[in-house]
Amino acid sequence: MTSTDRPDGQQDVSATLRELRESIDNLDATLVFLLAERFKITQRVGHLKAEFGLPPADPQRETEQVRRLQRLAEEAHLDPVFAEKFLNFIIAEVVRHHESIARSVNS
Ligand SMILES: C=C(O[C@@H]1C=C(C(=O)O)C=C[C@H]1O)C(=O)O
Repeated sequence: MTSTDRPDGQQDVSATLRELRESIDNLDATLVFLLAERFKITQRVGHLKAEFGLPPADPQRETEQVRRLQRLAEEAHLDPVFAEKFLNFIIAEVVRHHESIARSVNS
């Protein structure tokens, strides 16, 4: 019997909580890296748009992205309403960056 086992054979709750939180920490780190990579790419899109006079936001592309993410969320058993809110939150930040890039390129 290890120190994290109880006599009834069940793992101690604090050890289980610690293991689960380690996994959460790893996943949160992955999310941060993935978001950073996504923003690097969207910054390039922002510069391209500003250079060629394209608008910062593309509502049609956004609608397509939201629909796609909702389909993926359903497959993954993730709440599609949450997935939509999450993507819209990120897109709003991206559009804000694109507006800022457009201002700096055109000033
Ligand atoms: C990245 C783009 O710019 C904006 C941001 C989007 C996004 O973050 O997915 C999608 C559409 C645009 O409103 C793009 O046009 O592709």
